[in-house]
Amino acid sequence: MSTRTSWADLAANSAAENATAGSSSANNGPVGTASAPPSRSTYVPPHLRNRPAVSDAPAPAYSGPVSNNDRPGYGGSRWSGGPRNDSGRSGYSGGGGGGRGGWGGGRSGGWDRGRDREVNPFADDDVTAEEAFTEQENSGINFDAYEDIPVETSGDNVPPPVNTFAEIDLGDALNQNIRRCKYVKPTPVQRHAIPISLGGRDLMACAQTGSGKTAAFCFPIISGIMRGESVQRPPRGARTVYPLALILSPTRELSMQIHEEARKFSYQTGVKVVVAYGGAPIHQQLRELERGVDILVATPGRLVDLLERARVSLQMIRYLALDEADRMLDMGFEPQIRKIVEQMDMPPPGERQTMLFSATFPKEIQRLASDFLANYIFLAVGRVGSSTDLIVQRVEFVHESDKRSHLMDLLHAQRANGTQGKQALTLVFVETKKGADSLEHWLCMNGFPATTIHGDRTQQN
Ligand SMILES: Nc1ncnc2c1ncn2[C@@H]1O[C@H](COP(=O)(O)OP(=O)(O)OP(=O)(O)O)[C@@H](O)[C@H]1O
Repeated sequence: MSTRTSWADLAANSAAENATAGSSSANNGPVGTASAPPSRSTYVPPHLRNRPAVSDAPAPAYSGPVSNNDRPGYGGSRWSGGPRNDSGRSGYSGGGGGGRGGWGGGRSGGWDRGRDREVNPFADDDVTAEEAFTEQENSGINFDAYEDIPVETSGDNVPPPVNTFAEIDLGDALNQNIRRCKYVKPTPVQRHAIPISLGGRDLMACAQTGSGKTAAFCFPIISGIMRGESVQRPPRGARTVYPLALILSPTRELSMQIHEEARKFSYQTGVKVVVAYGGAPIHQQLRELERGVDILVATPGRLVDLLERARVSLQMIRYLALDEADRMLDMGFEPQIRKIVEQMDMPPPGERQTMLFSATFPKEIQRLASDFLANYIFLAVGRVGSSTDLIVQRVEFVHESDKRSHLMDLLHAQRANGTQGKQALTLVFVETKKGADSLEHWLCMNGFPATTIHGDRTQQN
């Protein structure tokens, strides 16, 4: 069965074909329980977003029941709308600001591991939850453009999309964090994906980068963990941890970004998020894991390492999300991904809930979908595999020696045109660190303040 949104007729394109392809292989049996690019005029780069004029007032401390830290295993009762408080894992003693939970003196960064206290990830933000509703502009998302984005869904009994977050029962704590994030209304992928996942269905979603995928898979996971029955985690080894959700992503940067967002979404919910990625010492990550983990965000290579060391078990996984799956395959991660999902101790499709996100839907991803998902719903937001209509791409050939003067012409033209009084931002990719430093200096000298970001430093002028 295929349903179309009223304006999806615009999409007489590959999305429709792919949607059909997705549904044709969607018959693997029952499941268990549970783009629009930034607006040019409103875009604020991540490092400048939400800079404080005034610090966000601390959220009221959780006044629900006190944490129940008996472990191993969960000891709490079914979630009843407040933050979950059954910690139940080795070293984990947070719990929604109740009991020992609390504020970490305005530091950002999730849990203050040393004292097992949760620190406020919104500490650097400048707007209170109430003000957030008037601050749509800060989101960096052009919601007007969404009206033109084609959406396709296919599969059995597709839950209807929602138009507001209020229509979804995500729980008070998560709703509060959505307000703190200044999300006023859901993006198209969120409108469709969240009800599907909350309905306990597996999901294959094609959506472009920047479409709000992170919240689309994090909200149902966090909400599901908060509502979930207490789980008894088996005593495999004192140092083995048993996450309930796994989010796989291709790169260290994306994993860090997802972790950062997920920590905000799960603030004061008692749900703990830990990240593990390659290219960084493993010992620090092991220490973080030992303090307990509900949601593990990981790159495939590092996770295989952790599994082989028996420091992580996937036995208790209830939610699996794969972000940018096509990119993971392009990077050669298929063997690691298959090992993680199919050859370790993770519950099979149908016993866990799986969400597979990809910008494109080639044969390899279709195979992953039919191997990893059960009775899934296919969702395509935007034209699958295409670039967005809101970005004009132009290739210009210039002589090596003319590059800088050409760049200067472009910058002057941009300053002169179409910025409507707002500061226009330009991203310039440079081959080497030295070249980046030199270009930054040259741009500043020519009246264009620049910031250089590279491996050795991040500097703002
Ligand atoms: N409903 C919303 N309202 C306002 N802003 C939002 C909303 N959803 C997401 N955003 C913001 O939009 C930006 C892009 O979202 P996000 O990073 O989740 O996209 P993505 O599709 O996961 O992109 P990527 O592929 O880069 O991870 C982020 O800054 C996020 O905080």
